[in-house]
Amino acid sequence: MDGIIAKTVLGTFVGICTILFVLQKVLIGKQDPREPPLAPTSIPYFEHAFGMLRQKHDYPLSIYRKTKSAPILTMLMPGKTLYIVNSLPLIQQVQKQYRALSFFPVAGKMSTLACGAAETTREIVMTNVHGDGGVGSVFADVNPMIREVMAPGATLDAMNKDMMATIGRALDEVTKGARGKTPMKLSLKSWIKDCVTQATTNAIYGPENPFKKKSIKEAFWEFEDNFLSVIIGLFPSLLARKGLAARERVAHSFKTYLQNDNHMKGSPLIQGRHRINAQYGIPILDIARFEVAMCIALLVNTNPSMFWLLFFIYSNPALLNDIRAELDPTLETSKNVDGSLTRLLDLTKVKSKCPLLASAFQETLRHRGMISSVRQVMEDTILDGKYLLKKDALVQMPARVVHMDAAIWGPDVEEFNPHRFLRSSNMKKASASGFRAFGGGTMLCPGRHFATTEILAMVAMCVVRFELKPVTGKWTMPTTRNTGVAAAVMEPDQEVEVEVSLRKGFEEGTWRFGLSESKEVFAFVDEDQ
Ligand code: HEM
Repeated sequence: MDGIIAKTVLGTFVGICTILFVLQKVLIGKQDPREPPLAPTSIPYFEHAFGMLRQKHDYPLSIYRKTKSAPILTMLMPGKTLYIVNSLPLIQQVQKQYRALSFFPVAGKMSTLACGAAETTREIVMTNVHGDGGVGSVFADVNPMIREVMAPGATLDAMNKDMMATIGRALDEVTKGARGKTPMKLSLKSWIKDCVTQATTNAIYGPENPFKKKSIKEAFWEFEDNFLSVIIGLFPSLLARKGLAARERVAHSFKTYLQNDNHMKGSPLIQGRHRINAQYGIPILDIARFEVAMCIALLVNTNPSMFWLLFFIYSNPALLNDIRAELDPTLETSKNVDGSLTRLLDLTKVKSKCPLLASAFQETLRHRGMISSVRQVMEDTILDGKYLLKKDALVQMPARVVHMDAAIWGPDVEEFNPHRFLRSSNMKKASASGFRAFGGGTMLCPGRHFATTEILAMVAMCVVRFELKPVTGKWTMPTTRNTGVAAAVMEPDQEVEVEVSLRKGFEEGTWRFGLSESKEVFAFVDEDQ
């Protein structure tokens, strides 16, 4: 009996999908032969939507492999056509046509939806997104401002120094714990999340940072955990209640922060964002809501990137030794008048003298990065002289397909190879444009220098000061099935409990960060080479 019911339900479902598929093709418009070929599907119409939900970042890769490396595909989804761009040269073409294939309408819709901005605010944000006719607009003004203040120079230095001060304090707490009589234990994933959240938001929001309150930090991560239900918006009071309540708590704490002019004690980033949003008439509660959305960009990717890099280094004793051999000579140790030691780790030296650490970081982002950049087709567009992309469709560029392409990275593409990006390696040339973890073109991540400094500061300090051992006796790689939809880097599902002890020969002394040559950057992407 159960079998008959199951077969009937399945049959009805397949029937509905087929009818919808036919209706879409007949009523809404036939596939133009110049459009990219259809992605293979056995249950038309809904299979891709389910695939995306179930397999997430691995779905485009599985389709790519099924089609034996199709450079571009059309995916018909309920209510939307998606063009999936797999080949690197085509991705570069998409990046060049950044007005016809635009990020801003997607970002505007997503950020206003995610943060719950009022309809009137949505209209302001979505008006003239490219700032045509010399008139200016929220996006056209905010975007270059962010790029300016996050570029190497004095403003970035100040933020980096604030961020490193918070990291330094968190690590001193660990040292204190490790000097105690009982072994010091840390939940690695949660501890990193806490450090990154505090260090990043202190640097951006200044002394009155709302995230100094534990309840706000927790509310933000609760919002991020429930992000999908918030943006889907289906039966919100039932399915998105937790996420919406958490978002409101964070938004209202930002509202109080802004009303009290506390942003004037914060970084140029928050000052600039407040100034431009207010100038276009966005009400204060919605400016506060936009900060909740901004915190997604600020926090969601740095956090797992730092986790994975620490995981990959500590779970590989040879790599740990080799990276220590690079880092130790950069340490400056001085004796104070009272005989105590001060140890200085200068990030500028780390940047120029630790290629293996830099390569391991870049490989971490290649291996764990899974951004699927989305663009909206603003007008019928011909890509690469042959593919028609129809107005209103969406274009997706899944980084994971490029990052897992053996033609670019070689036969060990699936492996984590910390040496892959060393200058001596043959990979160097292919890697610059094939490395998509920070996106590319006009939408290249403006936070990459800040995030890189934060991750490498934390990881380098840990590596020179601490031994980390998993309490289970074995490093077990967490799965990543629950990675959130807002993430560009896979998030670990399981906690990793570690025991921390002080590294032999480095038990004594007070530790400091240094950062002298601000213009020196880690050049991982084409644009920074
Ligand atoms: C490891 C950490 C990070 C990773 C992997 C990362 C990755 C990315 C990627 C892939 C994009 C391009 C999105 C697309 O093409 O659709 C992007 C854009 C962006 N990122 Fe990051 N990001 C990181 C950290 C940060 C930080 C710390 C900030 C803080 C300022 C930031 C701010 C932004 C912004 C504002 C954009 C949008 C670009 C625009 O509007 O022009 N990111 N990021």
